[in-house]
Amino acid sequence: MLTLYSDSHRLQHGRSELIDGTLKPCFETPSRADMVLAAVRERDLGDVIHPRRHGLAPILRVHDEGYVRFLETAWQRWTALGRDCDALPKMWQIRRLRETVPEQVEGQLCYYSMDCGTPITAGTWQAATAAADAALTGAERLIGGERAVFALTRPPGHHAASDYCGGYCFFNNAAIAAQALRDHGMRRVAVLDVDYHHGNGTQDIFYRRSDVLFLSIHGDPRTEYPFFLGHADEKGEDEGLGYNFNFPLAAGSCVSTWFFALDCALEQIARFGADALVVSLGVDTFRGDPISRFQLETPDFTTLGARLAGLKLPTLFCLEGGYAVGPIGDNVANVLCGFEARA
Ligand SMILES: NCCCNCCCCCC(O)(O)C(F)(F)F
Ligand SMILES: [Zn+2]
Repeated sequence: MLTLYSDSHRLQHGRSELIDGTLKPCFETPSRADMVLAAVRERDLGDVIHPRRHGLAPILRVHDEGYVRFLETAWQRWTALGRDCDALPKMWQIRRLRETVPEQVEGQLCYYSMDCGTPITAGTWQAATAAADAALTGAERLIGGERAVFALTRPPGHHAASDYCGGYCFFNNAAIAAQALRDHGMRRVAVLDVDYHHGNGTQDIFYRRSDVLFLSIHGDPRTEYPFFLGHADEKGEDEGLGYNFNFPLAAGSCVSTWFFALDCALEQIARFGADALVVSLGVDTFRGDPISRFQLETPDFTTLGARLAGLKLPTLFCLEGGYAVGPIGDNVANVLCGFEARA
């Protein structure tokens, strides 16, 4: 299996995020990608290549132009205020406040952010565009006939909606890839999100569409981040009604419960008649994950890969979360090797 990887991910390295009332070092660190890359190489999964540059057009097929321009200029405008700390919002446009876009960068940072855990830094733009290029190059390879490709995307993407960043995400790599697959002839694309956290951004992007099926297995938003999307009754709207499936599971759910939800999701993908599958591959479902509460063990990720191969679809894996840095390489590589063994 081919891996797309850019060293530019290293340019995204926030200093801190607000967790449980205090600023703590970011969990989403460059070392995560280093460990995954090392495991991919150690397991001899296949070639590792640098993504092709795709420019902004395919990103703008998913993301709002005002948001993209904000991301492109935020750091320069932030430092022009005399600041050199990470750019983090200090409030949100909450219920019944005006939904107008502020002119100044500080207000726009609040308008275009979902949380205060997603610092914009000097290298964010370059890192985020490189991650999108990895996903797009992966989609391009599927269009060209590859059966399966791994985009080692960092920063992750599934919390980013068309016009906001959050949850360590800036560009929705999986959604950008799914749209590119649609733009290059795949009639029906399924996006399966197996990260511990609900892919609110991906759901939001495709919620009113029937050409992209979105499914997510995640910690129940009644207690788990991102709290405000991901309930089972969210089934799509308008054209998209019936093309959105959420499988919220109680924190602490056992492995068999998780795999039962996976089998339900795979059944829906088969019924949809997908031409391609994009997997938002987060491995924070791991029992040892520091910020998540599922119970998968490292061998379970091999089982996950094998189950996904059973769909017999051209498949693009986009890396999302996973914060147990020691085991992350094995957990991700197990999915990919489990897939290959059954493909
Ligand atoms: N007490 C827990 C605080 C949680 N704070 C934010 C969690 C963000 C999760 C990000 C992710 O893992 O979903 C992604 F895949 F996007 F990286
Ligand atoms: Zn996650």
